[in-house]
Amino acid sequence: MAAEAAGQDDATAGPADITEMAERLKEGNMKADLEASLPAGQEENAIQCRDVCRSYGKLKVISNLNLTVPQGHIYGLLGPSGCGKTTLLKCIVGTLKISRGHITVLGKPPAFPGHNVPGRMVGYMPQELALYNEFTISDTLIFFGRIHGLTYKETQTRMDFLVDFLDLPQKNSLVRNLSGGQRRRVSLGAALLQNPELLILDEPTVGVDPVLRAKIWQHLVEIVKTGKVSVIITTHYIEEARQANVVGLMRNGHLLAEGPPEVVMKQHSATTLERAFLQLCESSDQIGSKRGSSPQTGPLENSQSFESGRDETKPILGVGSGGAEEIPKYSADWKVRARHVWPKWGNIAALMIKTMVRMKRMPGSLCFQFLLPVIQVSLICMCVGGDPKGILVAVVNNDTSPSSYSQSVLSFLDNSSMYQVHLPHNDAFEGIRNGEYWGVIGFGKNFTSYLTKRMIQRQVSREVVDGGSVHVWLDLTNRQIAVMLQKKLHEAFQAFVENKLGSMSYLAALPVKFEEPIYGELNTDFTTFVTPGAVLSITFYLAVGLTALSFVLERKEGLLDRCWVAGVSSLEMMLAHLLSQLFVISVQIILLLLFILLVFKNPNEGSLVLIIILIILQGVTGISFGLVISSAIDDEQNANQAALGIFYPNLIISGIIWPVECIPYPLRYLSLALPQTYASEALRCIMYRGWGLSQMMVWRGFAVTLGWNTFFLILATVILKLRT
Ligand SMILES: Nc1ncnc2c1ncn2[C@@H]1O[C@H](COP(=O)(O)OP(=O)(O)OP(=O)(O)O)[C@@H](O)[C@H]1O
Repeated sequence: MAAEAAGQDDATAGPADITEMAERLKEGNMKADLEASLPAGQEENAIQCRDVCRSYGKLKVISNLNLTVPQGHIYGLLGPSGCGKTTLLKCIVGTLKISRGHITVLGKPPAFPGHNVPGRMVGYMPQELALYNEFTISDTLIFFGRIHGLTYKETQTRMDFLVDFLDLPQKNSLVRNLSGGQRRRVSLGAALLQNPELLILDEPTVGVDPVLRAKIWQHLVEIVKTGKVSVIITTHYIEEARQANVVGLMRNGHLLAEGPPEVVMKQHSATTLERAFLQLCESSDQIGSKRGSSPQTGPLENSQSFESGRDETKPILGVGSGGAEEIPKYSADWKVRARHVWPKWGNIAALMIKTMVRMKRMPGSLCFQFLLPVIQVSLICMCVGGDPKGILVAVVNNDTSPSSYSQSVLSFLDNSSMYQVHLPHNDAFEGIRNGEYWGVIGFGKNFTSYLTKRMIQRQVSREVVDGGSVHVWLDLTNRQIAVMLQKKLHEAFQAFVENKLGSMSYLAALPVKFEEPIYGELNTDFTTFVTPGAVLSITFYLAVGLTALSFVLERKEGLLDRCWVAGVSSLEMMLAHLLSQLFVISVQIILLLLFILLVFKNPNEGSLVLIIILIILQGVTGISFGLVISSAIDDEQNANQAALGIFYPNLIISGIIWPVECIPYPLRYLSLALPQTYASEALRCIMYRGWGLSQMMVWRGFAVTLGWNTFFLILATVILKLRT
């Protein structure tokens, strides 16, 4: 009864009265519990939060919060949904930065250089399941074992224990085939795997049956008994937290009370923790409404005193307090800092193996990834840049002379491209107006004789020149078809001149002569121009597609946070993604080149090594750009939009489908700065001119690509670091 009375009195006492309260609790045999909960010194506290504040934009989620998790204790963090528990845990593990205040975890601030937090000292189970669905239970534990630096044997021993203890299904069961509760247990297993000194568990018992819940709590109680392990755990089952050594009751971003569960209950004459918590909430609401502010926002907006004069941001029992303690200064020398940022190859290897295992589990998707560029480039080679086929052309031939030249000219026309329909004048023109024909080819009735006259007479009249010409009327609404018709007619006439006019042929030839080209072929087509740029842009965009969602999905599923807390740095994540995607794009590029060079017989005069390096570098640019999107954007839809949004503008102004020389200034300056403009030009120069790196147009393409790679990778690492 005395203890009860003491508790009631202390409902209005400030945290500074804690020692006095402990004295009074002695009579109720509570002192041992409370003393065990008191912070005897900084090094004896596993976690210490002082005046911690954290906001999401304008929403203040944690306000001047003080919390202490003593070493070797279980701390039950309780509170209604949305009160800021998960946010606080994220601040403690260092995945969220605090706006104000001070946190130490196992003696130092989280993410302090050389301190193993994040790292193997902490076992973190986020609220999300944070598991790879394509993994088996065994893959999952082996992956986290690798990151924590456990040997294979150590991982196997722990795995056997955890499978048995957590009542998990067969080790080779796929995570995606497990029930919600089973997945949660696997997630808990991953947090317990390396026997960490500090366990941070965000609702580990949700969806777990009561028997197993009791078993989990029993395990936690046992491991803290050694005094070396501390636990902070959130739960919605308030009553199960009675097994904790200390509970913190949180509401609206600050602690209403902190102390041993029995003390909290006694203080409120409650028989259950839930009842005590309700009473605390009610009194907090009453005070809030007396002050004329809403219970939700009041405590956060006004961190001044309750009616009793107590600072409401301090817990009622107040195991820890803010103001009086001196905050130590932490510093690390540059060598430790340098070692801290230097990537660990073990982590990179673990992440790469993870990606490979996931790929292996999705063979269909992997094959599709390998074949997609080949399919795309094949479609381009087959469908873009070739000559139109089966174009209908009306022919009006009034040249009736025997062995007429008009028939000869027509016989040289390419029949696969043009289909000739012989018609009278009026029908032909009606047909072209109705859209039935793309052109009308007309010969006058004296075509043969006038053409002969043009060749043999020194001076001929305009009428003879006109009558000895082939007349063509075109539908120019489709430029490509019109250009093809013009080209085919010129070729047919040239062939006619060379083959039918014998020694007089030079007289009828056009006075413009195209000699053997210096580079390329006389009959080069548009496909030849478009292929190098298309190869680069396909490689770039597939790489963007492969990576743009990688961090977005992993962040959403809590995997990014979990890996980060396990000690993986942003740089290591970035490098691991880059290296594993490099494998995919290397296979894609090999298949792509095989098809272009061997199947579609695209000309190549240059070094295959340079071609491969340039395409791989473009792939790396795509991966790096994808990583920027992935680091900066939180949801799939926006990430997809960002990736798709730049697709067309980049394709159009990079000079891939139409020469960059057609782009007006000042847009051309932008075009030249883009990753693919100079690179496409460099690839064309290598393939069609056989140039090497000594030529400016070639090395410039490599330099710009490398510049973009570096920029994107640094940007992605910085964004990821700022956001974790
Ligand atoms: N990324 C975010 N951006 C903006 N607001 C957020 C974000 N994450 C959480 N919040 C808001 O912060 C508040 C606290 O959220 P938090 O997840 O910390 O609560 P919680 O106590 O863990 O809730 P629960 O018990 O339901 O998990 C909520 O109002 C939530 O809407």
